[in-house]
Amino acid sequence: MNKEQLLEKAVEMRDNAYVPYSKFPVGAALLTKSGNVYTGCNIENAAFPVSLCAERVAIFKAVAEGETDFVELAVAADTGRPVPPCGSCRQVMSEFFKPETTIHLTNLHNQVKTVTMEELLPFSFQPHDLPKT
Ligand SMILES: O=c1ccn([C@H]2C[C@H](O)[C@@H](CO)O2)c(=O)[nH]1
Ligand SMILES: [Zn+2]
Repeated sequence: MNKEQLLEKAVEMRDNAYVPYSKFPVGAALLTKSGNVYTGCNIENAAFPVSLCAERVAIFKAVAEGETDFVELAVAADTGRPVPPCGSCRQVMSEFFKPETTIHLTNLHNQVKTVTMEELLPFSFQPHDLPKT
């Protein structure tokens, strides 16, 4: 699966978004080292704060299936610039992605911005920052 295919999957996944409140569908597609792709869309809830972003749905689906070795992530939304992931998703990505892992951000105008994990969330809180028990 190449970058364009991964981006296309992210765009397609917007169709599955459950967004009755924001009406802002987001799609994500995550490629693992083993070659599998885990997709995600945002899923909202009447209790607004428990809604989940597309990026975290894709990552959590993969982790739940026992996959934690990720190659790249694509995210798509109908934004004026390539969609910037929220801070919570950046933190979750930083738990699993390497600093050099690439994240492709796009919109519906074929604009693509590719950033590394380190660029997306520099100086991130990491497991090794926790005190040793
Ligand atoms: O990168 C992003 C930004 C926002 N959202 C979702 C959260 C909420 O459902 C809606 C509006 O913020 O979009 C994502 O899924 N990913
Ligand atoms: Zn998010």
